[in-house]
Amino acid sequence: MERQVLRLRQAFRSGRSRPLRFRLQQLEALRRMVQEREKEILAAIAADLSKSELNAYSHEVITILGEIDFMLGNLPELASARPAKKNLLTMMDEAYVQPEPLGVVLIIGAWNYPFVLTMQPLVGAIAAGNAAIVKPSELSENTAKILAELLPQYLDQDLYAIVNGGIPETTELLKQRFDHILYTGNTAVGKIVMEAAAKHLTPVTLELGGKSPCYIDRDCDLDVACRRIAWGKYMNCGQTCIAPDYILCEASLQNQIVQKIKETVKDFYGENIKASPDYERIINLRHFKRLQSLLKGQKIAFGGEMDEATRYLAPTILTDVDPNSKVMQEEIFGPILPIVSVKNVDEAINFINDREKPLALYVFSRNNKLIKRVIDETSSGGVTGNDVIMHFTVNSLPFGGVGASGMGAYHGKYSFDTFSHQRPCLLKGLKGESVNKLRYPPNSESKVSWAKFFLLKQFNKGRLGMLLFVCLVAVAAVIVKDQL
Ligand SMILES: NC(=O)c1ccc[n+]([C@@H]2O[C@H](COP(=O)([O-])OP(=O)(O)OC[C@H]3O[C@@H](n4cnc5c(N)ncnc54)[C@H](O)[C@@H]3O)[C@@H](O)[C@H]2O)c1
Ligand SMILES: CCCCCCCCCCCCCCCC=O
Repeated sequence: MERQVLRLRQAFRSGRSRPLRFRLQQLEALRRMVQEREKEILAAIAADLSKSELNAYSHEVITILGEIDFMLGNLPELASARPAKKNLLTMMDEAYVQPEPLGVVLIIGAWNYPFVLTMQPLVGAIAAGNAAIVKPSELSENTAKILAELLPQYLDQDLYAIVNGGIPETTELLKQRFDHILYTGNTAVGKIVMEAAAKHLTPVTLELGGKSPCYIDRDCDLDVACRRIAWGKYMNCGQTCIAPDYILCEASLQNQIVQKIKETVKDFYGENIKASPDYERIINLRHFKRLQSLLKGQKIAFGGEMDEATRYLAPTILTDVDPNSKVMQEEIFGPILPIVSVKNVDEAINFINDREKPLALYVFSRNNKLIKRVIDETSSGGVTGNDVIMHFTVNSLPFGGVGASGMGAYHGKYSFDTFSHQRPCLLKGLKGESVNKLRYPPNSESKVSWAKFFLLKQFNKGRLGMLLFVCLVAVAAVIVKDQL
């Protein structure tokens, strides 16, 4: 591992990853990889997640192509120096912020969207001019394998590397010094990553998870709300970081919600859900059994069917759920949708605020003021009003968590900024030394007064008069000079 990181650091030190032309060329090569090897990529994702290739495309590949296109179109602007506002003391100088690459970055991906969660950060790392190591999840082994096979064929092998493996390999990697780590995964491992990074003072972006609440107001189009919730909840068999984890609503709405979600599931997946190419499976037996245990003692209003051999778990709804039950104590990350009753929006807000800050928050209502109130009185990584998941698809919105659901953000320009150092630059000339006497010792009341004037724009009449006089003299001198 050490040798691998050293090799990338030497390649970064060569400066090869910094020129804009090089970065664009690497991003174009990555786009070519996605297009030319689409079938193999889709097959790998499909095998990992028991997913149709159509869903693999719309859930993952399309996002990466969109991200690359964004960077190809915006990188010249993102990477350019940004002029900065000056003060009176530096009025004659050049002040700007120069984005610069951090160095060698580490990207650790998760299994549930194995292509997006490794390639989307990589796009940002390349765009910002870094070298990068990508460590895909060992649970999505087919995607991990195809990435290790394809990336070296398209990208600069000295600057971008794939390291495959599980906990031992990742633990070894985390002993190395990186200039930024973007980790995607569960909160417990997020703490391990942060602890390892702290040893090198390495900044981290932690893309974690949590229980994303979905409040349904009584003033709402339940048909639309339930259709959208069902889509986001049961996509990828519920294994989505920002899936609506549970519903909060008044008890009187519960039965309608169950019925409408039931109808939607039939629309989406047909009578025989198990045979639907659009309904995925649970990633492994460990998660299957974990989800099975969440059903114990619960009132199953819909679904609940399961087949351990194929790790099939039907779209499931639980009603009258006790907030203290197991299913409400951990991120579900599966196709189980508990409904918890609250008396009103006040109680819903308190319910949300009594728990860890979630990665996403969803509110369904015809009353926009109510939606804004819930947003104003709660906190979450992100929000979608009257829908679910879709804020993830808008790359002008930073995607990330807050509190236990994560720190930092990426997507679009936010990926570029995450993998850049915003370097402040002030370039002065060697003339005008007389003004500098104001900051040189010995200090004095007068110098402090001038400093207040120049830096705090605190005018006193005497200073202002003197300044105006000096300006008038300068103007007069120019006029006289012109007349001669
Ligand atoms: N915020 C996001 O963008 C996002 C996206 C996807 C998933 N998630 C969250 O991730 C979680 C699901 O992912 P997961 O954790 O099951 O994925 P996972 O098991 O794939 O683990 C994630 C990564 O951490 C590594 N890892 C696991 N245990 C480790 C250890 N002890 N030491 C070092 N590295 C270790 C794995 O090798 C993998 O690369 C959920 O909480 C979900 O909400 C968040
Ligand atoms: C024609 C409309 C197509 C809309 C496609 C929407 C795709 C949503 C993809 C969601 C991916 C979510 C990944 C979240 C990462 C955490 O698990």
